[in-house]
Amino acid sequence: MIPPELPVDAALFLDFDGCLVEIAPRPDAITVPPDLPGLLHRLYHRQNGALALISGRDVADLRRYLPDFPGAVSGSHGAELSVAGQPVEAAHDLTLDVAALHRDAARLCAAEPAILIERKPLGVGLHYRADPSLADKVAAMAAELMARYPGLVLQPAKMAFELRPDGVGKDKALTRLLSMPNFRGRKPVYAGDDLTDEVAMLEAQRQGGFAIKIGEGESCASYRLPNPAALADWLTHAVLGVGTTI
Ligand SMILES: O=P(O)(O)OC[C@H]1O[C@H](O[C@H]2O[C@H](CO)[C@@H](O)[C@H](O)[C@H]2O)[C@H](O)[C@@H](O)[C@@H]1O
Repeated sequence: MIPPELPVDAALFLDFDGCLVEIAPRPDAITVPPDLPGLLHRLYHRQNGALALISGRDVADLRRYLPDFPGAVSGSHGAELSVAGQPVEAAHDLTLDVAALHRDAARLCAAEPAILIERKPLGVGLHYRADPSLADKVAAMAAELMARYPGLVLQPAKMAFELRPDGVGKDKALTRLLSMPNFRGRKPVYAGDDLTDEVAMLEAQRQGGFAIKIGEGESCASYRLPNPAALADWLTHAVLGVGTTI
């Protein structure tokens, strides 16, 4: 079902990969649509500052792609938060030898060059998009790494298994942001495409807002749009229209 118009008094939460940008063969091969930064600026003003990105990527990585993004940024699956251009705040209590984790991941995957290792500041991503037949093998490797590094949990993603800090999540990021000045008292609207987004979609709906699933696949979201271009159209319609309230 197509979502209703974005209410002007909503707090808007947007996922990044597969939602604002199309999925690409590798994490570093994405293309930011040329109109996206301007659209996000206009949305930020329309929603009176109640706009955030909530992504599995880390904040620094997101800022490389969207350097002038004016809203709040939650990264690393909710483990990092950066608001109003302030330095990144940790929303986790993980103690991790991340260099050792990345070395172990490289050793484990050495025999399978098709596996792409994404070195993340609070974990690691093992991507098998280049050879989907490796899915089970990669799942087993990720489970082995998880057993070696307490405090990390397995996060299945699109053609990847990630290890991320335990006890964090996009639902918690959404709730935390909703308690902050720009967002307080607003109904959450969440758009995302992946398994990691489902908890946040559920939370948005539980808190009286709504959620939009981008693309195919099962989802708890009440609304759906087929791809990032359709989401961009829906958002563009919001910034061009007069606007409703929840
Ligand atoms: O929460 P998101 O913003 O959706 O980020 C989730 C993960 O997205 C990235 O991986 C996915 O997108 C890549 C680029 O399109 C694709 O090559 C990969 O197969 C997907 O799993 C990113 O690399 C991860 O760090 C994010 O956690």
